[in-house]
Amino acid sequence: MKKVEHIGIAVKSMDVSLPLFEKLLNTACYKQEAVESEHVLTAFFKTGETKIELLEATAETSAIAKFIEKKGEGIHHIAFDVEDIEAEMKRLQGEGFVLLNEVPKRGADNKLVCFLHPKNTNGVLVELCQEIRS
Ligand SMILES: CC[C@@H](C(=O)O)C(=O)SCCNC(=O)CCNC(=O)[C@H](O)C(C)(C)COP(=O)(O)OP(=O)(O)OC[C@H]1O[C@@H](n2cnc3c(N)ncnc32)[C@H](O)[C@@H]1OP(=O)(O)O
Ligand SMILES: [Co+2]
Repeated sequence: MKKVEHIGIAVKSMDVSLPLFEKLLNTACYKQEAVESEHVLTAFFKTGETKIELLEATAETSAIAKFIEKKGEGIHHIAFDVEDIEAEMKRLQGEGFVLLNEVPKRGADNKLVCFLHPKNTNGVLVELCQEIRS
């Protein structure tokens, strides 16, 4: 794993949280993107080598809606940048971790992603990210 690619933060309202994080980080959001498959709206901020990803649910079935209902707003996941996501998924499966998707899926900001179940990672939802190279 090369670095922490982003930290995902679940928010109730992007309209409220986007300007708040712009003030907090003293930097403008560089990208907003809806990811229909995850039922989320995302907003990204660069913070040095890593990023902050705000996530607002766009449907009640979204993982973000369920998370906020149970735990409230806050840190939802940590994403790690990997060179070869399929090789990393295979390695982690071999180590006994539970993958939440069998094949990499399209994430936000030009990434292929895969999640690991938090029950096997000390309660931390982990995302693997590989940049899509064209
Ligand atoms: C925009 C795309 C992408 C990117 O490019 O960056 C994203 O970041 S998308 C982010 C949103 N998508 C996901 O989170 C997908 C992966 N998540 C899941 O598949 C599910 O959320 C889950 C982790 C399998 C949980 O779903 P489910 O079992 O249906 O929900 P429960 O509410 O019943 O939770 C079960 C259990 O897990 C605990 N939990 C849930 N979410 C988290 C979390 N983020 N961090 C830590 N723990 C989490 C939850 O509290 C339950 O625990 P117990 O109550 O102890 O059973
Ligand atoms: Co993410």
